[in-house]
Amino acid sequence: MDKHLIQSAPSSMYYIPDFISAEEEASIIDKIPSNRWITLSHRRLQAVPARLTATNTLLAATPLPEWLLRPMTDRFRDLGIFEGAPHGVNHCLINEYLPGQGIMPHEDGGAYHPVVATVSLGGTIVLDVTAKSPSNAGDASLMRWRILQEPRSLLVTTAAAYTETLHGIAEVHKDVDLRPETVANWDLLGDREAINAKGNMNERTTRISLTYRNVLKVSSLGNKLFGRTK
Ligand SMILES: O=C(O)CCC(=O)C(=O)O
Ligand SMILES: [Fe+2]
Repeated sequence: MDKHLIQSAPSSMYYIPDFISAEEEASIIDKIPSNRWITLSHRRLQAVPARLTATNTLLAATPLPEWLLRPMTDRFRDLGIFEGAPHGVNHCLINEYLPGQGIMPHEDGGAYHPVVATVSLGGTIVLDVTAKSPSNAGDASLMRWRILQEPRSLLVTTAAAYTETLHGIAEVHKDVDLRPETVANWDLLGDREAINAKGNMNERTTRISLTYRNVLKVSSLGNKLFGRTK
């Protein structure tokens, strides 16, 4: 994993371009159920296998479907990404963003083991990462990072990057001023030429993200019915 480390980002983010093939990408997009979207004001979302309860518990009646697991989880295992996660990958949020849509800065929080693996499908987007607490350096550039997420890429956020930063996506139609000095993972990108060719700009198209996680509190429905706790 070391060669995928984003050097200038907060210590523990990894970027891998072309993590899946174009065929795999198309096949996954094809299998996302069209009738399970939850429409929010600025994006739509599916929680698989289910949304968490008010106490951040996953009532895991069913495992993640094969089309979401393959080929991702074998590759996660090869890279050791969810090593140490008590339940392995047991949850995936699917987000869809149209041009002009985004997500407010937030942290994913304590419901999950502090590792998120994000596979991007469709369009390219900039993820804005900001430090939660001001650093004493007082230099804003040390507290904000822009991560360009290309289609078919994997972004892994762990450890301090997970616990000490917020992440969000601006509601814009174009991501501008994309260059080595402003994009933290510039050297790791799969296709810098595509950005250069458009004048250091990315025109948003529909992007879908698959964010794989390990929910820490799991209660199987069967156990609940029979009054056993886990
Ligand atoms: O779409 C993304 O890359 C980020 C999604 C996200 O932050 C979330 O679902 O918590
Ligand atoms: Fe998030």
